Amino acid sequence: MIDTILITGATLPGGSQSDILVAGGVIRELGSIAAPAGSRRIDAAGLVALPGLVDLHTHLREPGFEQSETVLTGSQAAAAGGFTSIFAMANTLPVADTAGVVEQVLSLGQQAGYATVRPIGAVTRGLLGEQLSEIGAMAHSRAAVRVFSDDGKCVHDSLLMRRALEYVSSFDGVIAQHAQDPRLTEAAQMNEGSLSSELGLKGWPAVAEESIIARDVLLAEHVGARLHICHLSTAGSVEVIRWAKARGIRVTAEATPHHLLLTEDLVRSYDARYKVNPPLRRDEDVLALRAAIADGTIDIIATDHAPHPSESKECEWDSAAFGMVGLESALSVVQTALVDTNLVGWNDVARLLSATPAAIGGLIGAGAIRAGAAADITLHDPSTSSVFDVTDLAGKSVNSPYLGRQLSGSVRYTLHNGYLTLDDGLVVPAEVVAASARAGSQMEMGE
Ligand SMILES: NC(=O)N[C@@H](CC(=O)O)C(=O)O
Ligand SMILES: [Zn+2]
Ligand SMILES: [Zn+2]
Repeated sequence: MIDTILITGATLPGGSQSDILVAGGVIRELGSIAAPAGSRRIDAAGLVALPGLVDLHTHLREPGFEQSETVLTGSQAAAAGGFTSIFAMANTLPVADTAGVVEQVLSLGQQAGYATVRPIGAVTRGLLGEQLSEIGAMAHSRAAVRVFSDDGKCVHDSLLMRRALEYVSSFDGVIAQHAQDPRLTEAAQMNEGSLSSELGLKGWPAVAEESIIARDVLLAEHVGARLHICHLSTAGSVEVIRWAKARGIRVTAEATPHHLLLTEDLVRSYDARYKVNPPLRRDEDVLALRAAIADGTIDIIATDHAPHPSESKECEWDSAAFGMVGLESALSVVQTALVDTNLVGWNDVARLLSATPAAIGGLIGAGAIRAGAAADITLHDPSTSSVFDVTDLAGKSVNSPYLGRQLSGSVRYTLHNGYLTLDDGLVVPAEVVAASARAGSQMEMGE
C-alpha cells in the first residue's frame, strides 16, 4: 500500500498551481515539493484539485432495496463522481428511524471505505408522517446523526414539523424537507402546465412545492431552528428562499444537477429515465435556479442519486418509479450547466459541492484543501468533452438521464483519507480500498 502520494502541478480552485503532498491520510504540504523517496506521483497538470465532494442527498437503498444499490456500490458510484462524503437518505427498509439502523449504515460505509457515509435519520417513524422518530437516540448514537429527513415524503403535518424543528435545534441538527404538498400532487406524473395537458399526464404544480417551503421557512423563523430545503425546482421556490434569507431566517437550499440542466420537454419521449421527483420543469425555472446558484440564494448542489432497477424504469411512464442516478455525472453536469456558461468558477464549485454541504451536515474538517486537513481530494479534468456512457456508471443501477448526452469534464482521481478510491478514471477494487480503510482506522487508534 502506498502511503505517500505527491500530486504535482494541480490547479487549486482559486486558480493558482501547486503540488500537494499527502501522507498518513492527511495533506502535509502545499507548494513546490520534491518527491519523497518511495512516493507515488500523480501528474495533475491541467487538472483542477477540488476538496473531496460532499453529497448531502444520496439514496444508498441498503437495507432493504439491495437490488438497486448497496452502501458499497453507492460508495463506488460516489468515488467515480469525485465524492468523498455522502449523506444517506432514510427511505430504506427498515426505515432509518432508529439508532440501530443508522449505526448499521454507518458501519457498512466504514467497511466499504470509499467515502465517509453519514446516515440521515427519518423525521417520522416509518416515514408515515404520524409520530416523531427516535431523533434523540439517533443523534446520540455512534452515527451522531445531524440531518433528519423524510425525503421521498413530505413532512406534511405542521405540528409535527414544528416539533421536529424544535427538537433538532437543541443539538444544532437540521431538518431537510422534501417540499411536496401530497394533496396537490396526488397521482402527479410531471410538471403541471401546457405540456402536461398536451401529453395527457397528471400535473405536479409548482405551488405544491412553493407553499410547503413558505410554510416551513415561517415555522423555522418561529422556532429559531435551522431548515434545509431539498431539491428546489421552481422559480417561485427561489423567490420564497430569497425572501426568507433577506428576513434572516436560518434556511439553506439545494438544487440537483438535473434541475440545472434538463427540462420537461424530455418527457415527450415517455422515457422514464426522465421521471423524477420533483419533476423536470420549464426553461424559466432552470434559468432561475442557475441564477440563484450564482447569487448565493441556493447554497449547495446535491445529487439526489436515486437508483432504481430496470424493471421499475423500462415500463410505462405512469407506473415507472421516480428518481435518477446522479453521483457519477454530477461534476460534469455542473461544469456543463454552470462553469462552461461562466455563471460560477471552480472556487464556487468547491463551496457548492464540498464546503457548504459539509457545514450544513455538521461534517467537521471537510471542504478545504489545506495542510493538516484529511486528504479528501478530487482531481478533475475540465478539458474533456464526451458522450456519457453506461460504462461511466459505477453503481448498481443505470437509470441515468445523461446516457448518450454530451457532457464536459471528467473526474480522474479521488482520494479519501489519503488513499485512492478512483485511479486514473477507474474505481479502485473493493478489497484494496477496504484494506486501506482498515489500515487508516488502525493508525487513528494508535496501533
Ligand atoms: N427523487 C426521486 O425521484 N426519488 C427519490 C425520493 C426523493 O428524493 O424524493 C427516491 O428515493 O427514489
Ligand atoms: Zn425528495
Ligand atoms: Zn431524494
